[in-house]
Parts: sequence; C-alpha cells; structure tokens
Amino acid sequence: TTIVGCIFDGGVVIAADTRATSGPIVADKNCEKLHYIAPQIWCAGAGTAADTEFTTALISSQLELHAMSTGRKPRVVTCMTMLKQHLFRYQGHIGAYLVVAGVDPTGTHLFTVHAHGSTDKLPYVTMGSGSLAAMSVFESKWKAELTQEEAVELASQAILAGIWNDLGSGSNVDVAVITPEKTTLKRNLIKPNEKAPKLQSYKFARGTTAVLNEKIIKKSEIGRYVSVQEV
Ligand SMILES: CCOc1ccc(-c2cc(C(=O)Nc3ccc(S(=O)(=O)NC(C)=O)cc3)c3ccccc3n2)cc1
Repeated sequence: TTIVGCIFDGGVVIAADTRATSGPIVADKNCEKLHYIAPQIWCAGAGTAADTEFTTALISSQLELHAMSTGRKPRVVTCMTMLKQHLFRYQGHIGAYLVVAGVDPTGTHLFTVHAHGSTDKLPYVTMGSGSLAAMSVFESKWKAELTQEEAVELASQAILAGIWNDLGSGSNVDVAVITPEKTTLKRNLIKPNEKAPKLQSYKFARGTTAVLNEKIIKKSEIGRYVSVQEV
C-alpha cells in the first residue's frame, strides 16, 4: 500500500493506490483505501483492510455524535485524537496506519496516525509499504504554497512511485481533494495498468478436445461412478 497526503494553498489532498494483497497474492486490483469520516474529513488507510475500514467507520460515527452534541462542525484534530486513543488502547493489534486530512473552522489539517497510537502533524505525509518511494517524490518536488492542481499532480506522482517501485502497491491512483467549499473524490483518477486488448481470440473451437466416450446413466446409478458423501 502507498498512501499520501499533501496540504496546498486552500485545502488538502490525499491519495492512495488500489492494490490489496494477501501475502504475495493480489487479492483485489481496485480496492478503495480512501475512507469518508465527515463531509470535509477523509482518511487514507494502510495496513489490514478490515482494521482500516472498521476503525474509520467507528470514528466517523463517534465524530458525528460528538458534532451533534457540541452543535459544531467536526474538527480534524478531534478525529485524530479519537483514532489515536482507540489504536493506543489496542497496543498496535489493530493494524491501521492512517492519513487523516480535512478542513474545519480552525483551518486545513493533515495528520498521520500509526497503529500503536503515535501521530504526526505535517504539510506532507506518506505511509504504507510504498511510503519511502512516495516520500522520495515529496522530498524532491514539494514546495510551499502549492496550488490545488500542483498538489493533485504531486500526490499522484508520489502514489505512482509506490505503484512502480513497491510490490505491495499497484493498479490505479485514487485521489480526494478537500477544500472549504467542497470535497471531491476522484476514483481511479489515473489508470496506468489497464490491460491492453488481446491481439487475437484465444477461444478454442468446438471439438478441439476429442470426446473419447459418452455414457448416459440414471440418477440412481450415479453412486456407481461418483462417490457421493452424504452429510
Ligand atoms: C513498536 C512499533 O513501532 C513502529 C514505529 C513506526 C512504524 C511505522 C510504520 C509505517 C508504515 O506505514 N508501515 C506500514 C507498512 C506496510 C503497510 S501495508 O498496508 O502496505 N502492508 C501490510 C501488510 O500492512 C502498512 C503500514 C511508517 C510509514 C511511514 C513513516 C513511518 C512509519 N513508521 C511502525 C511501528
């Protein structure tokens, strides 16, 4: 997994690859790693898919209840604090590595939350197995006061660095852009690994495999030919 976040002049962008793995196997070629928390707070998740999905959904619910009881819009720092306290309580056994990003009445914010409960507040962040490849892009190309378009391009390039250089990352680039005015999810913004059409049809013609013999039997006689395990 490669997930990133980057603050720009007027908002924040987060992005993720879409490969889900189970050991060396690609379990899903187009999974979703950007999670909704609140209208202007989104989270990118790396680690155990079920843990990132359920942890973000739980905190999204708790944050909505908190906003209802305070009568105020939810704050990104509140989301981060709820996440870190939950993950710390489970001492790292919940495998969720999260990039928390959003806009609230206090401004634009970007945090990382690690599975053990540690957090960082930075202008750009990367996490997951492709985090070093992604960070190399930020360390070489990031500058202050990026425009939205520059930030989307930089974040996309950082994810592509993970896709090309980390076997745990792959397939497509998802991006979410959060500003005070609106939040835009750009699902599969870049699809650099689409399969090319086959050069020819590989369908076998009927009769390619010879039928050596054929026997039609009554259902009651199946037991003579196939051992059927009665449960
Ligand atoms: C007592 C434990 O102490 C720890 C201290 C630090 C970290 C840590 C982890 C990460 C990190 O993102 N690790 C990570 C890797 C792969 C996936 S994955 O989803 O691609 N694959 C699997 C199998 O989870 C997720 C997260 C990280 C990233 C960027 C900068 C710093 C970082 N630090 C972990 C443990």
